[in-house]
Amino acid sequence: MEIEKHIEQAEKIFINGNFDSKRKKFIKNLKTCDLLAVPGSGKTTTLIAKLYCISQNMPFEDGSGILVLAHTNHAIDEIEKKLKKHCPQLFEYPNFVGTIQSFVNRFLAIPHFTQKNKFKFKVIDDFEYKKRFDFFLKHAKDSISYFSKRDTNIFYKSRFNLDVEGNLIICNEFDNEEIKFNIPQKWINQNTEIEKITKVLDFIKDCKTKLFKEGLLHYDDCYFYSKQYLLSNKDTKKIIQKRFKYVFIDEMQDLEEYQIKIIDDIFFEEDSETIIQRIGDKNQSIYGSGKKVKQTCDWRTRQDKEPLKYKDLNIQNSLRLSPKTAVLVDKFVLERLEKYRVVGKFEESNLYPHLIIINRKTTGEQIKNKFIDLIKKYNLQQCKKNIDNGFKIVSWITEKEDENKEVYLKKLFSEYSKESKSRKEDFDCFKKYLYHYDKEKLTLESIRKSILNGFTRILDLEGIKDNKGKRYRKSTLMQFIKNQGEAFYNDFKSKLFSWCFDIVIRNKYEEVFNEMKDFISSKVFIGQNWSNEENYVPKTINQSKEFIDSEIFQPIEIVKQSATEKEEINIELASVHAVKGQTHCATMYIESAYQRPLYETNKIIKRKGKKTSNPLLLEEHMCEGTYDKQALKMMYVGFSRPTHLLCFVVLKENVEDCLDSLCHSKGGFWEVEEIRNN
Ligand SMILES: Nc1ncnc2c1ncn2[C@@H]1O[C@H](COP(=O)(O)OP(=O)(O)OP(=O)(O)O)[C@@H](O)[C@H]1O
Repeated sequence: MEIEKHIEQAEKIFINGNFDSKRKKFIKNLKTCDLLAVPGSGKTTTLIAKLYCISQNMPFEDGSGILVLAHTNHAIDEIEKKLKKHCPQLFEYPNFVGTIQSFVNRFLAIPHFTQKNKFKFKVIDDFEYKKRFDFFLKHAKDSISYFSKRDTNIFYKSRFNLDVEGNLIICNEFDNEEIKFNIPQKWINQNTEIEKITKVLDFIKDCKTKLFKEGLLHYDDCYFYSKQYLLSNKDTKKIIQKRFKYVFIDEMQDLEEYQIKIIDDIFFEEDSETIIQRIGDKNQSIYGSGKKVKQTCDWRTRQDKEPLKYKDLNIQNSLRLSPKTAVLVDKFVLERLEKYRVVGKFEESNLYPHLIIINRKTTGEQIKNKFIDLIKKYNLQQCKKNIDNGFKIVSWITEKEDENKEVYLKKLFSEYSKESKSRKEDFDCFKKYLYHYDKEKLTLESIRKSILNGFTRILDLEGIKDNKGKRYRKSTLMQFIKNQGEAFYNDFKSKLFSWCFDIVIRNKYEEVFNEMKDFISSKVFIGQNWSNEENYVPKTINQSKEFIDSEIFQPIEIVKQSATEKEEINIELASVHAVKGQTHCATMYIESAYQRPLYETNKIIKRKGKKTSNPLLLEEHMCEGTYDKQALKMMYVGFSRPTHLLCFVVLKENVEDCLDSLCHSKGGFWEVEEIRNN
């Protein structure tokens, strides 16, 4: 394979500079290995450049392809956004670029489920799953309801799994290594009779079986099906190995144990020829279920497991962080592996991190104004990096179920919740679907969803139903398109991608709108045999004509926005989770209340006997408890986003004791500013 000769072109396209020798070495490396690197070291950028070089060698002579996986849709969108226009072949058969979940669904769970049960299924998320279980519980016998009130989680968290002998069991901790059904301690303490517990288990099994029969699978159930598939079809592994000669996994730190295991089960075998490269940063593993952040990272590197056979690669210098920001970020490293140090190589900023002191009366507006003042003070709105990267205010906790007196993003900025709540899925004319997607998400995912919602609305208005007589949804629409064959499906996906791209990146709303109108009225859309009718006569647009053509919506809002945007500084609000992997020009991190101790500073500033440790004072952390470690990782991710300016907003009461020593003019490392009440 020729890699080297394409690197120069990749440099021109992706970094407008040169890769140093370490990064070049990784690009050229085609052996199974793991790469661990600090935030902003260019993990994703280097991987993208590598994929570009590899894809210049496609198609491979043996007909195989490459598999590119990541944990989140955000990461996949990012890869697609940067690469698809330069090497569309990478997104076509025999290659596959997607999340681990989509890979597992597509190559293992769906084939197995449909083969076994002869009908299609839908993967559902936690929210819908809980809704279904709520329904079952509402109609359950009193004895079951009694237990459900004592420990609700056990009902929602149950999954089907296989025990070591391959028998179907129920467990409430989805984990491939250890299969358990943990009876809540309080049931045991209260001497609950075993028959009662068995009844609860039977009830759960019953509900899950009902869900299966309806074709509804929880995300995790797909892994169970995949395991079953691999066990019962020995050839499957070999076929998948042959199809994918190279596997690349980005964001490796966020994978769960069972996800890591299934990939290794398939590809990492003695006689497998597949090359697997896994890339990540263990200290950035902030995913868990819901708001929870995993305490430890499940990823054990090849070197961890087989030090004599494998050597992990690592990169310590961050091309995003300035030396000052990097010094601080380095103190938030939870797990300091050998040689792991965050070193800032971005030389265009020399600003100290800013500590913004607030009190319980400080308003969101005051905080935002302070941020804008600082951006203007340092002239960051003129900074060329800002064009791509922008300014963001982030927080760990964005919303709380019960309004309370503590600090979190929505409380400070009501527009944060207003925006997400007012996000509608249905509009009265097609054009609105193109303009009113969720712009908070900087990926193509929300515009994609919005366009698909617009399409299903058209089918609905035309009275077109799916083969079960139901209104088309995004998923059934995509399934229908997939059923029309690989070429048709790929063509549709590629159209969809370029529409999304042209809207989000190029703001070509009207061009895309006109192109889509032609598409909708053509035989490849409305002319399809949507309801699988015999003697089908292709339809034309009829009932939805007005909806599609309607000009009742004039996008004044957007035009107005872009005119004023030039003068005003646009600040986006987001959760720390949502900005993982991003690069900003300036980031303002606001501490927020969650668990106890409440705030990030309460969690990470430690006193043990006479010893104290405060990473904000550049002292080594002493975080040992689950919550402290979670906070440290959230701050590590949040603090490592900006190229130029990092602001950390804290409640005065939380740092009062060390306020003086934090200030850089008094030996500390922060530019300290207080927002006082008028
Ligand atoms: N070789 C390079 N030369 C110059 N700039 C680079 C290079 N690689 C990456 N960058 C820039 O550095 C920033 C961070 O890159 P990237 O997002 O790829 O890092 P990362 O290691 O994946 O980050 P994170 O750990 O936060 O996910 C981006 O602005 C990117 O354009």
